[in-house]
Amino acid sequence: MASLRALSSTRVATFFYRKAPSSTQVLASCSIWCRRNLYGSLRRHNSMSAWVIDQYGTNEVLRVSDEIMMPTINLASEVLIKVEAASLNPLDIAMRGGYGATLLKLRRDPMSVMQNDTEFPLILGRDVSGVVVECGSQVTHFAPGDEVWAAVPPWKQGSLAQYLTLTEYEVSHKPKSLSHTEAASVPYVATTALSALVNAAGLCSDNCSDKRVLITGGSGGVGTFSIQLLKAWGAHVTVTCAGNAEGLVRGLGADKVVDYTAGDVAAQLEATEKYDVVLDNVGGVDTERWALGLLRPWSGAKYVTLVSPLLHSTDAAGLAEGLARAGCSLHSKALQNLLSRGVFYRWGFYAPDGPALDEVSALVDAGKLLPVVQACFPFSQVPQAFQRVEQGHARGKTVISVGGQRDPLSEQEEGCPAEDGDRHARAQTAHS
Ligand SMILES: NC(=O)C1=CN([C@@H]2O[C@H](COP(=O)(O)OP(=O)(O)OC[C@H]3O[C@@H](n4cnc5c(N)ncnc54)[C@H](OP(=O)(O)O)[C@@H]3O)[C@@H](O)[C@H]2O)C=CC1
Repeated sequence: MASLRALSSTRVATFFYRKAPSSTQVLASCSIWCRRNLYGSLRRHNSMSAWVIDQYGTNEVLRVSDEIMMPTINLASEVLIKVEAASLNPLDIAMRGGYGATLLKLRRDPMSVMQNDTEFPLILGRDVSGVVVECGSQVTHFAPGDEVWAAVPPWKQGSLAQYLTLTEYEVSHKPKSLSHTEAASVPYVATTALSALVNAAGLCSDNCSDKRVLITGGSGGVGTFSIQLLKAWGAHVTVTCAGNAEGLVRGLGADKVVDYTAGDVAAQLEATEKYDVVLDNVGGVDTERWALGLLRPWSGAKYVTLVSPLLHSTDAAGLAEGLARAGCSLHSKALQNLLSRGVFYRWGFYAPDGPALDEVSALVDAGKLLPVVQACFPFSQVPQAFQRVEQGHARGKTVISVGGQRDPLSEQEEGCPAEDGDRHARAQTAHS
């Protein structure tokens, strides 16, 4: 009864926002009513399918279950999303092994952690493309039936499940031109790239036309997105990647490509003009050293690395000491680089940002950004998808079709889209 009451109050709220309905809206309302009522019957069962882990470890800890508690809307600003597709990031592999557990525990929903005194069963998966099925009373931008995409914060239950809840701020309307499986390849890398390029490096669509940007590790998820975004903003983009990824990154718009497997990458880059921004997706002491040396000195140039020691540090040394160590390391490097050559040293992090995804959505629908899907797995093969990502050598993203499984709400099965060859071909054609 409690859940039916919750459904009714949301339905009333949604109804009063509507004006005189058109025939399309009437049809949409019918569809929403069906979803709601079918959803109500599902909620009575109170459980859903999800891939979970009950302890940290290797791929063996992944387990699929039909008995995972359905998420519910606990805040007025939350939306409940039916997941159609998810994707994997290197972070999922790391989190499966316990990476970040110390710091992430702090930000997890205190209610759910207190109930079990543990983060388990933990659902991984940081990207979602799906359909809104229920909205909290203060949600204004979304309604049941809306197709949405989002990057799921690592401190929340993930998208390798039939349903999840997010706040309205974290969610955005999915680009109309993409299927769910294509859309699921974008949000986490997009919000990470935007956070790094905009917040840490100070770039935006209005100030890039005279900027030279170097992207290390340009063939992966963040790299393939960043190349396209920076080209859409008018920057000159140089990319480091393996020789066999050159066609891909050039197809996405890279102006210059350096093959790091063909000799000393720093020596190859030293012959080029200096850079205003380096986005480092590779990390490591060596890369950091030569990349900083390629920045235009005394010009406010910025080095932003996505590979920071913060979470490793708190995992290894505990919260207080780990944060202190990481903070000291960041401040000493930042100071040293500022004083010795006038360049800024920064760490970039993913940040939840639905409004930023709205802008990405517009660029996608304008044909300026393409999803780069390397492989697509059905929901039943999540462990194989983890293996695929764990092997490395990503060329874009590995996606999981969640809606393709049998679901009480839908008899439809969505197939996986084209595999790497086709997707790369599409990316290259569109940008050539
Ligand atoms: N701080 C944060 O909040 C976030 C951090 N990250 C981190 O950023 C990094 C990039 O993420 P993502 O793009 O998703 O990772 P991917 O695994 O998708 O891509 C990494 C790419 O780098 C290439 N690569 C590996 N070594 C080198 C090298 N020495 N020089 C040039 N290219 C290389 C790989 O291909 P190949 O090996 O074939 O060359 C692969 O294409 C990861 O370390 C990730 O953990 C990502 C998101 C958020």
